[in-house]
Amino acid sequence: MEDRANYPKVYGPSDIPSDLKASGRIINVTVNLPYQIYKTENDDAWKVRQRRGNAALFSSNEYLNKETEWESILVAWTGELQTLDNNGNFVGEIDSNVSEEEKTRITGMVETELGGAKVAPIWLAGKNQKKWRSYSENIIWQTLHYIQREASDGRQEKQWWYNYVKLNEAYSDMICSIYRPGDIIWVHDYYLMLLPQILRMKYSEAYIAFFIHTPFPSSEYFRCLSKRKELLEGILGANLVGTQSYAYTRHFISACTRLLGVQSTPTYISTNGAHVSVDTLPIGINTKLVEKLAFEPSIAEKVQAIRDLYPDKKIIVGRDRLDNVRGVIQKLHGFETFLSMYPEWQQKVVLIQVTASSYSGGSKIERKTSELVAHINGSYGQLHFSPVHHYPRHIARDEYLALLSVADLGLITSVRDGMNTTCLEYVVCQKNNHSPIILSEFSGTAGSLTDAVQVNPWDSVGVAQAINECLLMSDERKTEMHNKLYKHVTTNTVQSWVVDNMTRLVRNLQRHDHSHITPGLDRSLALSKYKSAKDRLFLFDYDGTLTPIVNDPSAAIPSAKLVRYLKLLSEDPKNVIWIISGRDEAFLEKWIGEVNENIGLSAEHGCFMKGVGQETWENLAEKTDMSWQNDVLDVFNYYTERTQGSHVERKRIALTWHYRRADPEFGAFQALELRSHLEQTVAKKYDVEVMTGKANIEVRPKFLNKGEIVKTLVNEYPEGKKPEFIFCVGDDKTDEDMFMAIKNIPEIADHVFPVVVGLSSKMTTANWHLIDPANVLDTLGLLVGAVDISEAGSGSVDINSEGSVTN
Ligand SMILES: O=P(O)(O)OC[C@H]1O[C@@H](O)[C@H](O)[C@@H](O)[C@@H]1O
Repeated sequence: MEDRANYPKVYGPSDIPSDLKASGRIINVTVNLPYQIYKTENDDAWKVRQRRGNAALFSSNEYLNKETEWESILVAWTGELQTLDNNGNFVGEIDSNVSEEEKTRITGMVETELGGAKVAPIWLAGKNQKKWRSYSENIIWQTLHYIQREASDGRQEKQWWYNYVKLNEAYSDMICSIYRPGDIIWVHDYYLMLLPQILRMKYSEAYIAFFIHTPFPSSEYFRCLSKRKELLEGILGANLVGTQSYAYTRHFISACTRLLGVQSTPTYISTNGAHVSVDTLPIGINTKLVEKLAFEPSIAEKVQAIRDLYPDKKIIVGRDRLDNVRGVIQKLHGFETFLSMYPEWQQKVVLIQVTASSYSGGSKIERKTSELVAHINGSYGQLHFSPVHHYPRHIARDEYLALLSVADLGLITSVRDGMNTTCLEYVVCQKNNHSPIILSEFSGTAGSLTDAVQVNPWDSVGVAQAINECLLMSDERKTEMHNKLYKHVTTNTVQSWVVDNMTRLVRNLQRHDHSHITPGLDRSLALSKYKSAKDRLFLFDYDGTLTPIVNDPSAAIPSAKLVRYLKLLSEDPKNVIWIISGRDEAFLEKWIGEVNENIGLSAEHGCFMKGVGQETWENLAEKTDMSWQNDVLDVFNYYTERTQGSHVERKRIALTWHYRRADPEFGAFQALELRSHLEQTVAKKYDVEVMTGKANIEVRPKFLNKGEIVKTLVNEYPEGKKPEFIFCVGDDKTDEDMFMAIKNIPEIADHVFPVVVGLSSKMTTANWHLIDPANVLDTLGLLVGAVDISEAGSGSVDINSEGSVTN
């Protein structure tokens, strides 16, 4: 493990090494502005007021602006524009087609509220603004918090997903309009998971950080999302991914390893050359500010007023959002168990529970909470006293701080929670009283506040015992515990969180070479070159290029779409098409040759060839000594017996050991061992090459490779008559030989399109990239006229200079 304590800290742009050429600007990207934009009934003037929630995130932006050398620009959606009544309650949504003058004025109002900070608001046109949140809040949020959704036909989800993509694209367009090389782009939260990759495709060298503010579930859970791959790949466009707790870091890396097949260490994900560092960087609060506010005289008065209401009682305090994960129900069960297990506390303890409504949970949870409160008060209360005081409403900041200050015990029983900032604020408010806090072990905060009393909220007896223990705790023990918590909270603040994120990002950029960024294929350029060329040559790899990688290699058969596009391509007399694969003759013959005789085939990485329109195969390795095969098989079999789910594919010449169906981490480990075993033995004895493929290890004679085949094919064209358009696509290390071969033939260099399938960050010699086989098919569809350029491209929304979506 690296010694992070010794990193030189990055407090501001001047701490960034000059070779990174930082601009000194941070583009901070959040889902909402810190201020809500609204009108009141019967008044046409726009107003702004502070938005509830995300206090820590917003104060990090404030810190950047007011206390550092960074120039920061906040890019955020305005959120729904609303009409409120005179008490500040929601009345209705305002159609957000706001005039340009009004937008400028409102932006100015927000900037003034933020003390002059620069903001670039995104205005999303149209009614029903909630739609921009639907996918994030109904699908992603649920999964991140382990909430299983009801099965559905997916139609609504599809519409939500469409809007999710559009929202991310709208952000990208706004960022592109202000981006300067050397800017750091810091993207926050699950609403914007696609954004890092969209930006990476536009700015290959951009410095991008992404922070996951919520929990990140086990890969077993995350895999339930139908868009799991897109979301993970979206995030991996960043150079740094930050999480709230070590468990979430582990889960995120494991999801990427298991669902995308990338390689990883406990702190890095490596996608063929690009290194994304994944780090646990729990957010803190602005301790100084909270402390200043909490100890103002007006708060002391409020504290006294609450104390006077319950003069002879111990006060337990809870403040939670009322949703499926904050554990209010569990808390009430724990409290009831406490009253029944320790009757001596009855009439001597009151639980003040404040709950704010939330977008998840809804009326069912509200009803259940009220029922439980009534039940506890009915069972343990008296005419003049109720043990639970439930306030289902938002409370003002001063009331909130007073509540945290007056408490004899804080009680947090969330069943899933990224970072519970109430808990951190509680510690600050208890600077003088030192009351203890009980914290759920399922909160991301538990990983940071190891000195709090931790409970399993599902164990109501355990919660009851912890309450009793805390109420009986000696003053010395309380002080000892508080001092540790206070030290933690005042050391790990929102300010240090910003510094740690920047330090880690810079450290990662320095450690790894990021110059290997491949731009997305310029499809309009490819189309125009294709159209103007008289002779064209297509060189396709098969697995992972024309078909997706699947668990069972024999199931990777061509789709109907692929067959149709290959047919259309091969019917054009200007086109010559070759599939150059590691597959054996039998497979290629059955699935390609028998369906379309106008395609040339090369099998087993160049060992066999069958030309366009020919019937027989040529064996280029006929005279090769094959005695190496038995030695390789012995080693393969040894590892197969010891790696559940692995198997050997025997081809006529090449041999492949597959571990796609094995546990990915164990499989990868065994593959490393196997490879080194072969390199120490067989590869020293024979002229063979050991190759690492996608969840496989292959061995074949050295003198043949895909590059040699490509050279042969191009050289068959007479001098001066070389093809004017060469489209060569592949996804694997073996395909790099093809890319190198066509790039090294000077006469054709201007006409070649070497395209790698994979992320832009993939280490490759190709000039362009396409994300996956579906993208490859769309591109072929474009060339044959079956797909429109707008469908084949990344697709984007039209957005004007103010950031408004216009279509
Ligand atoms: O070169 P391609 O088409 O990507 O194939 C690579 C490998 O892909 C695997 O899926 C096949 O089982 C192997 O036989 C093959 O060698």
